[in-house]
Amino acid sequence: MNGTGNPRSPLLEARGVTRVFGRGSGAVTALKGATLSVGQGRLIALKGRSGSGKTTLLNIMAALDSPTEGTVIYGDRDGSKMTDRQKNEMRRREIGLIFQSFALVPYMTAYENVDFGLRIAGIPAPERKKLAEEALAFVGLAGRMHHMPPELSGGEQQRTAIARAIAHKPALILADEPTAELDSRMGKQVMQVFRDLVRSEGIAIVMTTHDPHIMELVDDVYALEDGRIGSERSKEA
Ligand SMILES: Nc1ncnc2c1ncn2[C@@H]1O[C@H](COP(=O)(O)OP(=O)(O)OP(=O)(O)O)[C@@H](O)[C@H]1O
Repeated sequence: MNGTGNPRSPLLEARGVTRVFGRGSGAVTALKGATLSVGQGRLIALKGRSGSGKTTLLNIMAALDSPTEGTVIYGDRDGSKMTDRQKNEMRRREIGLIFQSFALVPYMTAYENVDFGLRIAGIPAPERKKLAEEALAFVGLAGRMHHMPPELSGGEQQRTAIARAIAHKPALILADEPTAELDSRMGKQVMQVFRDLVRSEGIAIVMTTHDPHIMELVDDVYALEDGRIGSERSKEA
């Protein structure tokens, strides 16, 4: 997603994204012309009540789902013109995904979980050890990396999932309610890691959240209301 190489051009732009699930009288319009621009090194929160379309938009930005109308532009590539194979490749190499439920493999250590993510991203074995150790050190888990997820706290598990999402050095992280399962102290630890990532690595992060305290800690807040992006607050770039 290095796009045109111009740091001022957005990393990703959702343009007029509409998503309708189902047909006829049972059809549900989850998004109605949602437009959003994601710049390099921005930490963005998407808020909105349950059912407002946050997860649908995140899935479409991750190219896991396609818009019914509109498109997503990745750097200089138009998502609507990419094949499934190109989209899969882009997701594996350029995007890191983080889920509310951490989604770690329970019988692999933190290190093995991160290594597994690198294998999926197609990183050759000789490079994986250094990248996995760097990512785990970045999230503050250098001393805990050989523990299994059930031996780690919720915050440590989510930081392992973040290490897995960043180890291949993606340009963009998409996180669906990454702090929802955590108490406020652990949620703050995760947000501190996110802040460090945007500041020192220039990664862009889009996260969904319901938590007003989290909204204070991000650069931009967008509100989804009935499938449209209704309001926003931005700090100076
Ligand atoms: N695969 C699907 N098939 C049918 N309807 C769907 C599907 N996925 C989502 N929807 C509907 O689209 C709307 C938006 O759902 P979405 O999950 O994006 O909301 P959300 O804002 O993420 O909600 P929450 O905060 O509860 O996670 C909802 O009405 C939902 O029921």
